[in-house]
Amino acid sequence: MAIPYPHFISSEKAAVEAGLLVPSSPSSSLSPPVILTQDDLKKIAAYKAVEYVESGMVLGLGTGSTAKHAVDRIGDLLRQGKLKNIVGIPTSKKTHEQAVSLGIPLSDLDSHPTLDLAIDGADEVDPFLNLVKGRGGSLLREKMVEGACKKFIVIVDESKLVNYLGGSGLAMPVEIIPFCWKFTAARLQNLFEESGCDARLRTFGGKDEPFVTDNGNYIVDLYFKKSIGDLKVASDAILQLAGVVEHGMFLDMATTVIIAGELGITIKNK
Ligand SMILES: O=C(CO)[C@H](O)[C@H](O)COP(=O)(O)O
Repeated sequence: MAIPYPHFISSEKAAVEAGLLVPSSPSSSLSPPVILTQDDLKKIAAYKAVEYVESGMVLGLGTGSTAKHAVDRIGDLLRQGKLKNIVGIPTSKKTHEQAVSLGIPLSDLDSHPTLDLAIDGADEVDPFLNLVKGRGGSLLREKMVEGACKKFIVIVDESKLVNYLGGSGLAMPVEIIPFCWKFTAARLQNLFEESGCDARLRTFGGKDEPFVTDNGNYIVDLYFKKSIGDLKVASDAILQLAGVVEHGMFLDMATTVIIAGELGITIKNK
């Protein structure tokens, strides 16, 4: 997706530091509009979030194509000596590998049960800053790490904004144990029968092989035709099913959401 970017955002520091735009100049109104892709917008949101990082922080490192930009940026700032004494807590094996390759010192929740800040992407953000996460498959570790943070900054491009969770028509992931997964998937589907729920096992690479999470579990993706109603009620109902490990609704967890869009950056605080 390529988006013609309005000119005034060229004064945005995060976009300039991401190497995507040049700073505004008196003659800039004569320049042609810059074309930014969706990935550029993700990068701008990520760079903006990293402005909140301070030396000495214990940081939750998110997973996914947006969070990857934030982790890269933290690695760059450490290398340049602009950040010091950072401890990262990765939310997936993939982010762990990325952070190791960038030389970011890592730890875990056992050693650092309270984090200063986490930065991560999301699949959906509703007007109350509730989220759907886990289309990348890392929802359990993300929920553990991000639930242990004093501040949780979510970074998205504007395509992730929805009127209600499930409203994108895309997957709402639920991590389940592999044992009798069809039984658990059927129970999940029945739970949301009135919302026109379709529960599908996530498979790997378009084949029949189940996708396996970092925790050795499966993921069932729920697709809804209608709203699921009260989110807390839905959350409790899912978690009560034996066989369910965790779901991808992150309710009341984000403290800040940074949205990069066609009109620039919007920051929403809880
Ligand atoms: O929850 C996640 C992974 O489990 C991701 O944060 C979410 O899927 C968004 O990913 P992306 O930034 O690639 O759009």
